[in-house]
Amino acid sequence: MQKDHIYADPLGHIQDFCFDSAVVDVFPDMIQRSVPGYQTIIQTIGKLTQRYQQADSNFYDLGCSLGAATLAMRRQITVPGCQVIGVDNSAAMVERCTSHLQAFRSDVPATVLLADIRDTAMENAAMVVSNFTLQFLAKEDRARLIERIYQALKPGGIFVLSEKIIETDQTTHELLIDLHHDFKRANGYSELEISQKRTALENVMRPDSLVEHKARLSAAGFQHISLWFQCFNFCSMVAIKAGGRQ
Ligand SMILES: Nc1ncnc2c1ncn2[C@@H]1O[C@H](C[S@+](CC[C@H]([NH3+])C(=O)[O-])CC(=O)[O-])[C@@H](O)[C@H]1O
Ligand SMILES: O=C(O)C(=O)Cc1ccccc1
Repeated sequence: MQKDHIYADPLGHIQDFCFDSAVVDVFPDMIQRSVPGYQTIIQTIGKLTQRYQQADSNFYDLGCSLGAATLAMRRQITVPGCQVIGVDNSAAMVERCTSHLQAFRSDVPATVLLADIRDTAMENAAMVVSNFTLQFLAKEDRARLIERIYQALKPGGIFVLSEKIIETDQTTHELLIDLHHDFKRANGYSELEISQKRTALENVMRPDSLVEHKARLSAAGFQHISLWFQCFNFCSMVAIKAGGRQ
């Protein structure tokens, strides 16, 4: 695995973070060392697939990057007539993801689409995953996407939403950010790497609070909403559409 040194040297001008080929090359290392609980979340997406799979359904991975969640879902599907669809709007990610998926044998078809998740048609879904992707959309586009996910799900279908979050309390907000920075330091990132990446993300990644997420999920129609994981300012939620096996 190639190590992430993208922000190791001082940059005169720090450009907005983007998922280009330099990021693609180091992405598995970057996400592993930057997101507390990433591996647990990917494993749990697999466990949720075992439980929530329904025959003859689609499984969507929105902002699939290199397909970690796509693969986690595909590995666990045992019912007939299913397919996994990964979507990402970074050409570099989609290219690498496609070749990565081909390296694993499976009877379940998986497709990777180069598209914006705001324009991708979704239907007949047993499961939709947005693993740290919604936070990159413009705030005004988020509610419509969540509504479209709700509409695309079958009764009893599940949406897994993982996000970086902000606290509404300023004191604990700063504490959780500090603890995240400690986590990055412990994973070998320098002060310069931490601060330059923070600047690069400022304009492109705008986290919501848990209250905002839950209100949006509820407004879209989800009847069962829970936070199932949180470590510092990173979390994952499940939202289930009523019906089916409920
Ligand atoms: N509008 C958009 N349309 C499509 N893709 C988008 C859009 N905006 C951003 N992306 C894509 O969303 C992904 C976010 S990374 C997801 C990790 C992955 N889920 C994982 O489980 O490893 C999260 C992170 O790096 O913090 C990138 O690949 C973007 O190109
Ligand atoms: O690195 C960070 O501070 C993050 O918030 C997580 C992250 C991980 C990978 C790409 C972009 C953001």
